[in-house]
Amino acid sequence: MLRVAVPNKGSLSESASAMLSEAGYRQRRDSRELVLVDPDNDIEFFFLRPRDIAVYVGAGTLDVGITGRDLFLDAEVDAEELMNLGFAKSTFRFAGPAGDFTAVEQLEGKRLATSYDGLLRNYLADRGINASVVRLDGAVESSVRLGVADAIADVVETGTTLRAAGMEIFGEPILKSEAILIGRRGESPAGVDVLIRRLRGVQVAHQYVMMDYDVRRELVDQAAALTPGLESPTVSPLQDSGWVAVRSMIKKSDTNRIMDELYELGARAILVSTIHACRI
Ligand SMILES: Nc1ncnc2c1ncn2[C@@H]1O[C@H](COP(=O)(O)OP(=O)(O)OP(=O)(O)O)[C@@H](O)[C@H]1O
Ligand SMILES: O=P(O)(O)OC[C@H]1O[C@H](OP(=O)(O)OP(=O)(O)O)[C@H](O)[C@@H]1O
Ligand SMILES: [Mg+2]
Repeated sequence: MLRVAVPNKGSLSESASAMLSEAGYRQRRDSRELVLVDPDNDIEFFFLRPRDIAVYVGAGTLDVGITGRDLFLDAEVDAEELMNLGFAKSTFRFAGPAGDFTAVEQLEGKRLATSYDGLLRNYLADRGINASVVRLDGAVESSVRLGVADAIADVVETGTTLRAAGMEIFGEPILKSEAILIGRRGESPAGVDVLIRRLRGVQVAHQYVMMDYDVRRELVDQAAALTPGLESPTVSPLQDSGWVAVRSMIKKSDTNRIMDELYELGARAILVSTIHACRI
């Protein structure tokens, strides 16, 4: 059985379980369940703290796991990123009291609070900056006001928490993070390929829609250029031989622009439908 680590709490947990359910795997009903076997899919899920998942995969006791890229790099384990999962997107960056800092070099000799000390120490070492690192579990934004640090390095999504604490970001982002699937370096245990293909299918079903329309036969090349699809659009004859029906997958975010352009070109009966599931 493939042994998969899934976040049991925090920002990653709900989306990770939702994605696995949509990919056709059993997921737990009760948040106190620690292990769940899905015999139909020959897979076993272990619900663990997001920060610990890289440790289990790195040690080789679990095959793959879902975690954040920031947590994975912070853990400094021997494992590799297998795919991006597209949720829990955030940046990891420096922030300080409004007006205090403009550049990373000003951190020399300062005290920096963070929950990601491994990640931060590596970043500072790479740039030759000497600063003391204060490791905190959370609510890092309060550390400067409470006098244990001069600046922080923390997860920023909307910036709301920073603003509320009277802090401002400075310097380039240290890291762009999102949820990822990790696995042991250079190994591909049985079932991993299927898991990855299923998760890709979920992503594509979210990102793409199916578009159908009718267009005059002489305009089909121009229309197909607007809707090239993944391989090539399906073109089918209609009863009226002057027209054809075209079917193609398009990016969901392009839907309205493409409908407008097709309509201008003379396409009619333009229909858009969601994709329930797919394998690409
Ligand atoms: N506001 C947020 N937006 C997007 N991603 C976030 C946010 N907060 C944390 N994350 C991401 O979630 C992961 C951390 O999950 P974790 O469960 O350890 O912390 P958490 O969500 O802050 O939960 P808690 O603080 O309750 O332990 C990291 O990958 C981090 O980048
Ligand atoms: O930019 P924002 O949209 O405000 O989101 C970022 C905040 O969200 C997370 O905090 P969380 O609520 O998990 O609390 P924590 O700091 O105790 O982990 C993260 O640690 C930041 O503090
Ligand atoms: Mg948090």
